[in-house]
This record gives sequence, C-alpha cells and structure tokens, in this order.
Amino acid sequence: MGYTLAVLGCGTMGIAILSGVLSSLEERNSTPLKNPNHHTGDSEPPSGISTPTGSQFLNAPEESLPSKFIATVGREETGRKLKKTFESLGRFGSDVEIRAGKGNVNTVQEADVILICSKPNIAKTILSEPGMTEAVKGKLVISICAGVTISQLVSWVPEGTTVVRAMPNTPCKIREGMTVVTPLSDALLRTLILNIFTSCGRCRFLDEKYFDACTAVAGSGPAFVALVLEAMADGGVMMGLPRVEALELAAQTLQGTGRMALYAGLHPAQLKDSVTTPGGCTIAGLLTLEDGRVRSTMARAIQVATNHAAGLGQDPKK
Ligand SMILES: NC(=O)C1=CN([C@@H]2O[C@H](COP(=O)(O)OP(=O)(O)OC[C@H]3O[C@@H](n4cnc5c(N)ncnc54)[C@H](OP(=O)(O)O)[C@@H]3O)[C@@H](O)[C@H]2O)C=CC1
Ligand SMILES: O=C(O)[C@@H]1CCC=N1
Repeated sequence: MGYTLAVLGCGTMGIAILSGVLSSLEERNSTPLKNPNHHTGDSEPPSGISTPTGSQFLNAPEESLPSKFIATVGREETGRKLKKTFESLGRFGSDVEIRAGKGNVNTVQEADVILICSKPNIAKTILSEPGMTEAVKGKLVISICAGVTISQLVSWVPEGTTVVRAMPNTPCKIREGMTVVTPLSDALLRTLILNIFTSCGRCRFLDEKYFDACTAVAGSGPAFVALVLEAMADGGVMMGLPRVEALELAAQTLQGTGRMALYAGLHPAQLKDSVTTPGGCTIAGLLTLEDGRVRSTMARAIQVATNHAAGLGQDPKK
C-alpha cells in the first residue's frame, strides 16, 4: 500500500522531482530489476528496513514510492500548463492531480508527505493558510526552499509534525540530481525520503549548518556549470566547429570528467595532470585560464551564492 505525496508550489523544481519519481515508477513498472541509476551517496537505506509502519505508511515494500500525487500551483494558467507537462510523461504522469489557486489545505489533508517547492518567501504564507495547522499535524514536511531554516519551519507547523530540509537540483528531472537532506532520527522516514530522492539521482544526509553551501554548490551549480559548458562550446564555434557538435563535445566532456571523479575516484588534480602533456596544448590553455583567475572566480561565486542563500526566506527588515 502506497502513500500520497503533495507537492505544494509545483514549478521548475517540483516538476523536476516529480519527473524523476514518475519515470522511476515507470521504469520499475516495466522491469523487475532494481534501477541501475539508483545512487545513494553514502546514505544507503539501512538493510532490513522496509518503509514506515506508522498509521500513515502501512506495509509499504522497501522500494516503495508514493502511489498518489497531488501538485498545487498559484495560477489557473500555470495549472493548465502543468497538466500538459505531466501528461507528456506517460501513464504515471497522467495520474498527477493538479490544483491551482486555493488547493493547498485540501491537498495537505489528503496527503501523507508534503513537499514544499514554492519560492522561499511563499512557504510561510502556505503554512499559515486557515486550516493548514489541522491538515499538516503529524505529517512529514520536506521543504526545498533555499534559506528557510528548520527553526522557521518548525515555528510554522504544529507540534508533532516532522520537518526536514532538502536541497535538490534541476538534474533531478533526468534522474541525475544531487539532493542533500537534513538528518532525522526516524529510520523509517529516512528510508522513505531516500526512496523519493534516490529515484531522482543521488541523495545524502548532511547537517543543516552546511545547507547554504550545498545550495550554492549543488542547487545553483547547474547554472555555473552551464556557463562553463556554453563558454567551451563558444570557443569551439570560434575555431570553426559547428554549434551542435561543439555543444555535444563540451557536454559529454563535462559529463565524462564528472563521472571519472565520481566513479573512478580521481582527484581533479589527477584528472587535469593526466591530460596535460609537457609542452602541449592543454597546459597552454590551462595557463590562460589561470591568468583569467577562473579557479578563484568560481570558488568566489560559490562563496557569494552561499552567503546570499542564507538571506533567502528571511525577513529583509531584520
Ligand atoms: N530552481 C532551482 O534550481 C532550485 C530551486 N530550489 C528552491 O525551490 C523552490 C522553488 O523554486 P523554482 O521551482 O525555481 O520556483 P518556480 O517559480 O518555478 O515555482 C514556484 C511555484 O509555486 C507556485 N505558487 C506560487 N504561489 C503559490 C501558492 N500560494 N500555493 C501554491 N503554489 C504557489 C507557482 O505557481 P504560479 O507561477 O502560478 O504562481 C510556481 O508554480 C525555491 O524555494 C528555491 O529556493 C532549490 C533547489 C534548486
Ligand atoms: O537561485 C536560487 O535561489 C535557487 C536556489 C538554488 C537554485 N536556485
């Protein structure tokens, strides 16, 4: 028996996470084998644990994912677009119920797990809607809102409600995401959360004190990497490569290098040195990058984004 997942504020990230979960369900439905893309970082679910056995999550199998999905948005027009988006995702996508306008409280009433994917400044508004306190009591709330702290979230929900923060990223959409979740002691809920986010890519637990840095590196990271990707392709185009091929070469090169770091366990310095023939073209290019202070610029961008993330969802008057 499954459970119901509510995605409140289902925009870019809500769609990305639901797409990952839905295509995982689609894959599991078509093959009995375990999903090979099912990464867990160092956070494998404890063996022998199935899923929560509390009143809300009866007898779900170990690999269980939600069986019912409800997504809310602000405007009717957004709702219509969202319906089309999910319909294009096949059988499971068509099962997502979309509610626009005033559907948050009803949705939470009907759900077991609530994923808050709204803009950071809307989270409090949603959790303060009339009737929300009663609807959310005792449930699991997962907020992906950058900068919104657990202590803020706890102050907006009634006692007995479990609150965690998660920081996913846009590649969740193709099940290559990276999600960091704040630790929680309940092993059954940990498993449930891992099941959701490992169906979208990698997932690991990290203390909240690291969340602003995680937001910068993994949450904002796709934008930073896309800038590098575009610049590499532009350079290729400048030197006569057709645009499509230049982009393919650059994207596959970034992916391949990332996978060597992840799966072959190679340090970036080893990866760099192994390409760099003495007197060759790579060192010539590298020195130009060093002259342009690309390394410190990227590191400073993470620093600035981290500091900025800390202020999101906070009262600007304070
Ligand atoms: N974008 C990213 O890469 C990442 C974002 N995040 C975090 O995820 C959150 C969402 O970001 P993102 O997906 O980019 O934002 P989007 O603007 O794409 O999505 C927000 C959604 O919330 C809806 N919404 C607005 N008001 C309400 C309401 N009162 N009730 C229900 N839904 C409402 C909007 O609908 P409508 O447009 O109709 O108002 C929209 O669909 C943010 O908190 C951000 O910090 C975290 C990691 C990565
Ligand atoms: O830019 C932002 O604030 C959000 C958080 C991480 C990615 N996008």
